[in-house]
Amino acid sequence: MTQDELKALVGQAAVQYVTPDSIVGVGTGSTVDKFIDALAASQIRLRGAVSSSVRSTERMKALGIPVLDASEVESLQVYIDGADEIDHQGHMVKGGGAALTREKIVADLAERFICIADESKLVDTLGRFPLPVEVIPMAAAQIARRFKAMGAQATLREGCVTDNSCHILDVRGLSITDPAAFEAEVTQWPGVVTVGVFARNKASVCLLGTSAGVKTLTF
Ligand SMILES: O=C(CO)[C@H](O)[C@H](O)COP(=O)(O)O
Repeated sequence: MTQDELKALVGQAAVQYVTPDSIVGVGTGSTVDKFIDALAASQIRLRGAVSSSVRSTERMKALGIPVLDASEVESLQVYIDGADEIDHQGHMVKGGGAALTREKIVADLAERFICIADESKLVDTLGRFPLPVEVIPMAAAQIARRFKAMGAQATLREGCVTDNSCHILDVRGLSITDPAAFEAEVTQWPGVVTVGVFARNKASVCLLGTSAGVKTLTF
């Protein structure tokens, strides 16, 4: 199966986690696009969806899925999103699509994070994928120096302005052996808006697309 077919498989599988008449949290990316398409095709009646990006909002609206603002919602049963990496404990690296801040905000509203990913995303240790960090533009150089002091290399993502009018640093050369401690440390650096390690908001379930079908990992 191609990677695209594996994404479609897990996008479809995630629909079973959506309860009729509920409000669902929806992430961002090519795997989530497959989920949105499958959700629209399922004809499940929803109170609405809370979206993590302009991209997902536009796709859902075009397919007739009502979109609610995060501030209108106190809690969500589930948040469904992809990942750039996921480890065997459910910690993730996210933000390849630059939507990490809103993704973490919506994930934080949810009781359960359902991660949908193809098998190439499963890793033993986070850090192979360049770690996205959303930053206030005037702090980018100082934050890059802090990563350099850790032995890593941060580069500004060319031409990328986030939905929050901020910039993204992509950080190479990390081996994140303690995701919770790493997230807590980097989050408090001045000028960091969001670090793309999701440890506090880690996955509860991962639907992993494999050539043998969908494998369900629970954490
Ligand atoms: O974090 C994300 C966007 O900010 C995505 O979930 C992540 O990049 C995976 O994307 P895709 O499903 O296209 O592989």
